[in-house]
Amino acid sequence: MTISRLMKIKDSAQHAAIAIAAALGVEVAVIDTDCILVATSKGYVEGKGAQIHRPYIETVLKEKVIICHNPGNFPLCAGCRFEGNCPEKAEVLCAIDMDGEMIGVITMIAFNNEQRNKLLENTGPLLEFIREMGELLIGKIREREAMERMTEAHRLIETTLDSVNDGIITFDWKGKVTHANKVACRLLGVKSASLVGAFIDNLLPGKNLLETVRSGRTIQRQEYISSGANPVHCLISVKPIYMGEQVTGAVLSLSDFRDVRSVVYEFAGMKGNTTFDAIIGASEQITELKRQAMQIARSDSTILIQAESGTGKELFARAIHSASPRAKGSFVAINCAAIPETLLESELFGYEEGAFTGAKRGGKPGKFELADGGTLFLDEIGDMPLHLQAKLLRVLQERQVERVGGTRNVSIDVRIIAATHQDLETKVQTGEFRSDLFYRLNVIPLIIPPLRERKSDIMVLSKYFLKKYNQKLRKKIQGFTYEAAEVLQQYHWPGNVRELENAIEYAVNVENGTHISATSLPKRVLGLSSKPLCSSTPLAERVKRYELNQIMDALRRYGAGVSGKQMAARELGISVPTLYRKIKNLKGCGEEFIESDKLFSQS
Ligand SMILES: Nc1ncnc2c1ncn2[C@@H]1O[C@H](COP(=O)(O)OP(=O)(O)OP(=O)(O)O)[C@@H](O)[C@H]1O
Repeated sequence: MTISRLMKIKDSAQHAAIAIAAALGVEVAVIDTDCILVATSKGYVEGKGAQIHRPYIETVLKEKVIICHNPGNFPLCAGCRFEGNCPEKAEVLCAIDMDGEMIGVITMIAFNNEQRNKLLENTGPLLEFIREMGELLIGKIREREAMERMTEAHRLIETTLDSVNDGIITFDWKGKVTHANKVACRLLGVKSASLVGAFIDNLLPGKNLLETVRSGRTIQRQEYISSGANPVHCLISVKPIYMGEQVTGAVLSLSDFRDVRSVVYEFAGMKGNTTFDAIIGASEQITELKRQAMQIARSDSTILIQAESGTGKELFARAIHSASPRAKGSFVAINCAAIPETLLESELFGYEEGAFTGAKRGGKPGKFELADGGTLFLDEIGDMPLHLQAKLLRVLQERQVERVGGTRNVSIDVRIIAATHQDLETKVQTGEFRSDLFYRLNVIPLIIPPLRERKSDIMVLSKYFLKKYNQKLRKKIQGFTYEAAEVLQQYHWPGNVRELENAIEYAVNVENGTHISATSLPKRVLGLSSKPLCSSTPLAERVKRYELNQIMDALRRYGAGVSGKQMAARELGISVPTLYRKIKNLKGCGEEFIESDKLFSQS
């Protein structure tokens, strides 16, 4: 049952009842709409007790005023325990009207003749008096209800502020913090008690927040970094609070930089969602590699993936990230070979405002910072210049980055997966790659074999890509002809899976039949022009083509220059002149392809 409005101000009503009784010399009672006695003068309870005759009060609430000259024999007394025998001599009752709503009754009672005379001779002025007292009680109710509303609003604001993901701090005209929610305390690494009353420019030094606010300016999502015992990395916004024209304080909001980044990445689709299922292959090598990668995903150790281009280094890195405890963090990739040397440093480590001509206002975080809490994929690490290798090593050791042109260090928590198609050990020997960095990166080595060394994956991947491009190009090609499959398996795939995917995409585009035929494959793959292998191809020609493939493969790997040919000849176990002769002889059976192949024309 809800408590009545009059009952909520019971104490005030009691004071009023005693005061009226003393002033008027009659007994007084205040009764609420539930017919419960809220307050009385002493003589009332002594004379009548606390029980109220409900129909009597309900009638007063309807009629507003009732004057009773003969209590006990009054029509409304029917059913009362005092019916026909009431201790009262007279009673005047008046409803309390609060904005048209009757909230209770004030009654004046005479228990003796003296009181009766007073009551009945001065009914008009007495009624006026208790109406005034009623107004007084209404004032008290309004005051209490306003207080309740304020408390509720305050609680609502506080609960709202504590339930938002951002930190919220309010401060006054003098820069004194007046309120701080829980997130703000967490982000600044301080207890709520020590935040309230603190000076805002001491809490977030270097931003002149008070001056900004006093001049009526706002700050919109500016990065704030502070190092030290309590490193803070937030995005801050500040808005002045106005009272008329006057700024009276401000609201400061702080967003955790990691959360901001995480949201951006999620919406930009940069969250790692590549699983190991995306790595297609049935060969023993790839199956074992996936098992190994799944296992190492769980740790935080640095991984170095060494493999030829297009073998799936990035795919593996993404799958490892997604299967790691950092999956909720971001996966940030940077190709060290694709970025000009002059830009690579700032791309990796970020820069401060004014670090160089053209530097963005407010500076820019680097890939290390962007990958904080997640994984940084350093692709083509072998192409990183030596001076940056030194800086990278320092960052990996100290787990802190200093932006270009900056003086502060930002702590970072990043897992590194580096990748290269080069032989880093050889580069270490030739002094092109720092040995200390190599050992720091090569904690867990992963070597993905080239596609030609896992031939059983070729058709598995081909079928997978056929399905993919059938869907994309709305085609219904059912498979590969025997001939096409043989060509695909014989080709040496220098561009690995990437090249295979492109070849299948090409074939799906040009094929008009139910199966991909050899002639629909790119010429490069088809190799021996318009005469693909088939069951009727004579053995001699098959041998010739096999020899050509072996020679081309060696030349592609070593290069078609003089030294490349020398190394290829050594590997093939033939002399250089024999190699030249074979190339010349073989030209006859693969003219079209050989002419289009730059490797051969370079000799
Ligand atoms: N095992 C695989 N299953 C499915 N797709 C693969 C596989 N390996 C590679 N790919 C696909 O081949 C393409 C190249 O892969 P990725 O970029 O991961 O190779 P990479 O070794 O990092 O290449 P690069 O060294 O040139 O950067 C991508 O489209 C990738 O999805």
